[in-house]
Amino acid sequence: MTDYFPGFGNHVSTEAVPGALPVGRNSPQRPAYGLYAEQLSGSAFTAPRHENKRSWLYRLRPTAEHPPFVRYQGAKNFAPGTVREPLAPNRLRWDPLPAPTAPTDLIDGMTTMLANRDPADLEGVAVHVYAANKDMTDRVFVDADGELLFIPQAGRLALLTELGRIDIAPGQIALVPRGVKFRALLPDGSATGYVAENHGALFRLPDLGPIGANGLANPRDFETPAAWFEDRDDATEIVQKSLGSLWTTTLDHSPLDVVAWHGNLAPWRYDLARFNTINSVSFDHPDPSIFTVLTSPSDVPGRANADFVIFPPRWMVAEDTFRPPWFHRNVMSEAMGLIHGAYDAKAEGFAPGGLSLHNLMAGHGPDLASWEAASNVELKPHKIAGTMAFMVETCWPYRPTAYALERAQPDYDAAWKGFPKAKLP
Ligand SMILES: O=C(O)Cc1cc(O)ccc1O
Ligand SMILES: [Fe+2]
Repeated sequence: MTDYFPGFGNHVSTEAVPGALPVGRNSPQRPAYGLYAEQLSGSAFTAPRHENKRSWLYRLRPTAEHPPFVRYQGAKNFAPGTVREPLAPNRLRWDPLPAPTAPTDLIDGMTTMLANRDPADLEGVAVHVYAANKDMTDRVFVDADGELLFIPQAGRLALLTELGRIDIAPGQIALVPRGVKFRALLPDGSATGYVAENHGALFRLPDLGPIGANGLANPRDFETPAAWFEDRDDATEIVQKSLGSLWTTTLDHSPLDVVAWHGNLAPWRYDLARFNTINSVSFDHPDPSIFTVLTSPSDVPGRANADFVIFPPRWMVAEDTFRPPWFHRNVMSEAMGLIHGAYDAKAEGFAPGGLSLHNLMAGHGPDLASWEAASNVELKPHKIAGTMAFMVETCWPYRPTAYALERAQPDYDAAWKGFPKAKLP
């Protein structure tokens, strides 16, 4: 049996039980085996064809059959809303979160650090970090507010979704579409990582322009799981994020009961090692857009609601060039994380599992030590190896949560202290 189908955004047909998938129609009068047909939309019905995303699910019971939701009382750090007081235009950075001491699954292990807009705007992005040490066994999570991009930092994740099972390890990413239920297992017993929650236009591959038909993240390297389901008539809690807050209800069965599905709205995984990195072979450090894996466009052409950008291993060969990221002020806002290794613009203080925020117009770039080293190094071909940093860049300035603001490193500004003054002739 196929475990995964290759390709980005393909139309997939898959059934875990032979004969479960209707042939030639979506909603037969009586689907096979008494299954329930259900359409899940990722775009408006009338979206242009190339942006139209939906899947048809054939399940043991309809999603519609559920008791009312009430407020979920756990996961106090997950989606608490951001600080509304005036936000100082300071650069912010965080150490990795402490490991949980009590048994904590992925839902309760989520901490929202940064967010912008309101999920109800259908625009914006939130950056969460997670630290968990317990499988989700008798409950599932579903996000009505957006798609979830998982970026593991330590420990594997098994995402058992309505549309199939996805296994990822650090260095791989996975996307769970808006509205798709899942539970997460931790094959290594614990896991930490990042989640970018995209409230806006669906993540897609960026246009390649003059790069041509191939390069960056190639469509064939994305993998969508085959249908998989569990037939469990045990109490199963659903925790749902909706309009910015968490809600709960309990079913008498697992909703991961989709026996067959077809369509082009589905979870996927991608190995960042497959990214075809393109860099300067002459001079100057290119704009980081050259490292875009996925983009969620806004309504303004070229101005992303969210870009997922990576800083992967690569050769640096540029001549007469300051090779690390330059000093800059950006009208876009930059949240950065580090999966492993060291980031070439920060000699100290940016640890794997950590996070930084350089909001719009914040002056930033290499710290003093990185600047000194790169200004004086002999410019031989040099391989940046053993590292993977990433950025969630957005046109909407981020606001931190109170939890994040209280825990920001107190001395981040010192990273840019002590630059010698230029000497004019
Ligand atoms: O600020 C950062 O470290 C991210 C970044 C990297 C880069 O190579 C160029 C610009 C940029 O914002
Ligand atoms: Fe930057």
